[in-house]
Amino acid sequence: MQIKVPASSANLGPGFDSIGVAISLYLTIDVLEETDHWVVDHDLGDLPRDEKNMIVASALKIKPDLAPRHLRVESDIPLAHGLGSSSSAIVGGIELADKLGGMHLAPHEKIELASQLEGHPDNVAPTILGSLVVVCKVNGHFTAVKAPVPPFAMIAYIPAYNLKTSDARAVLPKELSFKDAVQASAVANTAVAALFAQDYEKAGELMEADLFHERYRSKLVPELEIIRNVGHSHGAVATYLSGAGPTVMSLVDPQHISDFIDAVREAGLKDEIRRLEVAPRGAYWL
Ligand SMILES: Nc1ncnc2c1ncn2[C@@H]1O[C@H](COP(=O)(O)OP(=O)(O)O)[C@@H](O)[C@H]1O
Ligand SMILES: N[C@@H](CCOP(=O)(O)O)C(=O)O
Repeated sequence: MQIKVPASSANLGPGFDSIGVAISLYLTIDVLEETDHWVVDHDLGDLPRDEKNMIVASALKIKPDLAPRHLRVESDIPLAHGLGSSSSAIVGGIELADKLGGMHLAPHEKIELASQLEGHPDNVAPTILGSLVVVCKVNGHFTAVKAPVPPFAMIAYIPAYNLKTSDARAVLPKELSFKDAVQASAVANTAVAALFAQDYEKAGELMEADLFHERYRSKLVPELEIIRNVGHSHGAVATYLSGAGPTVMSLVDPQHISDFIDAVREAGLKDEIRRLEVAPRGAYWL
């Protein structure tokens, strides 16, 4: 048995903590034989190989009596790079608990559990549902709505350095004034309306007008402004900080991909560039 869990790219500009898109990088968990203690084989550096591994720890938080297994984990999601690796690990754990523990969780229950573990729903909701998702918590319950999939390539510029989500959240202000919060919400609301109307010219402009987080984080990720400027003259509809960064994501018209990538290189940015797509399907079993 195998679980495939997509990565995710959160925020899309002003959708801080409330919009995310599943993308075509995968965490793969092979569920092998029952054992007397949890064993996680992987090639992901220092991550734990026992029940402290985030996948297993997440499963045990929601199903403490789950029988131990041997797992083999592979992942092409870079860790601590703003592509939701922790959310994918948590969702993988929930899938384990759900199937092996016979829990029969509905998707909205998985979103609630995963959001409690992750602390925000914008990565876990698309990782569970697939595609582009807008999500919020009201009266203790999460409501998630799928949006149309934008018809663009997702071009990820993945800087070599790590940026832990907790560190990138630490630079955010504790409070926004009422006036600033109203303006930031107005931008976000109109961006969401444009995404649902599939008016990508307006959506792109508003995705680059975030007032919640990017202005505080851009000093941690100087590549954001450089790539955004390149995108304006080389076929990007929008460029935003993917999750907490440092990955910078650009939505690029398929016919301009080579031109865009060449221009990013000419701007002196030498780290990895991946051509990704929206993953239409959330976590699933094979
Ligand atoms: N496949 C995995 N197995 C176990 N733990 C993981 C896995 N992927 C990510 N993690 C955990 O999540 C952390 C990264 O989370 P975070 O800083 O939120 O960055 P990201 O943007 O990648 O989610 C890693 O340092 C590790 O502790
Ligand atoms: N809304 C969160 C999203 C964090 O995503 P990650 O992929 O960096 O974990 C934030 O911006 O802090």
